[in-house]
Amino acid sequence: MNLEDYKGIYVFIEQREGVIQNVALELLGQARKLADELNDKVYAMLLGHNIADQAQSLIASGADEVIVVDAPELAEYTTEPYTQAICQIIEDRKPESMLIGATTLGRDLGPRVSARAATGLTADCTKIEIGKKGELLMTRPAFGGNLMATIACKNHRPQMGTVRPGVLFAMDADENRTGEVVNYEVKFNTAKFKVKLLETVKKDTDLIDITEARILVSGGRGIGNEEGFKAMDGLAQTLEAEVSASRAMVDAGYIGHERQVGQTGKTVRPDLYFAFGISGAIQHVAGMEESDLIIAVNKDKDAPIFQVADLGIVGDAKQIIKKLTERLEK
Ligand SMILES: Cc1cc2nc3c(=O)[nH]c(=O)nc-3n(C[C@H](O)[C@H](O)[C@H](O)COP(=O)(O)OP(=O)(O)OC[C@H]3O[C@@H](n4cnc5c(N)ncnc54)[C@H](O)[C@@H]3O)c2cc1C
Repeated sequence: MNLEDYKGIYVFIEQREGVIQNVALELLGQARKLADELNDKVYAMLLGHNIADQAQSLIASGADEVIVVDAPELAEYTTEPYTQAICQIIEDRKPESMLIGATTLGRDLGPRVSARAATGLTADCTKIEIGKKGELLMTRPAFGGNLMATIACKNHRPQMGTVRPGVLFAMDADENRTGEVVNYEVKFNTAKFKVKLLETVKKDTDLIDITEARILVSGGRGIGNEEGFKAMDGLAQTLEAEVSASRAMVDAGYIGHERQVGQTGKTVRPDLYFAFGISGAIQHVAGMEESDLIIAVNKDKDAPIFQVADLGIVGDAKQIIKKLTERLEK
């Protein structure tokens, strides 16, 4: 492998039912910054069926070139067709780096592509930077979040990473940006398609994505019990917000893991984050400190959550939730 032959930062654009997912725009935003640092280009790989009309929006969000692979085989995500398409792009175009969202889909696709392309993959990154030699430095929590490991892919290309949704920033779309849209044809080896998608069933939990919520009402051990969560639900409904929680409440079985905020949960960045009865452990704060406005309620005035809060209220969370809901309803 001659590393000099490999150029460009390629971003896998995840779309579901034709809707481009936020994580793809976050990856594009970061790829743009890295490419500017390296004096290189950003390539968006848009795979699907009847999705070409989305290409221009990707240029506005940072891509220099959009590689559109439009094929009926790609209408719904299954591993093999998507892997074949990306591996052909790798073989043909020789990307230096490739970023994929660490979503359910990306966590399936990334490893398969990297194995087939005989390169490495750093999974579930929380930070992507450029090293002294222009190499990609990919940082991810290791050993259950007790250690941050920075990993480089020295001898193989592309340097691949899956990145957690919500940790990088999309750039403000600039409609004046110009770029190229290229239609790319893939020759599928259908003999290798071993899985046929018969039906897609949506689970309720799939509909909840706390990373997309503009307002989050989050509860911790200080909320106490189910009654506390019911009160939080009421406040959330008044505010048209989503409910989320600390790991303590997830572990206690009050709420599902899909609503956990923090290092081993989701990284969120809402406009407004309420932390009710959450102490502010480092593993929790890591998942919410980038929120625009943080309002924390805790009965302990020395609770660490107040160090990241914009507004801190020392008091009983349950009483404050009740009063706040009543006042907002009025
Ligand atoms: C490897 C690892 C990964 C982890 N990942 C995560 C993660 O992703 N997310 C996460 O959240 N945690 C995570 N944790 C756990 C984390 O360290 C904390 O244990 C957890 O966040 C504590 O949850 P809590 O704040 O709800 O509870 P506590 O720390 O018990 O805090 C409860 C708070 O409520 C306050 N309180 C009590 N009663 C009231 C009341 N009536 N009104 C107002 N305030 C009240 C108390 O003063 C206290 O500050 C992880 C830990 C490890 C080791």
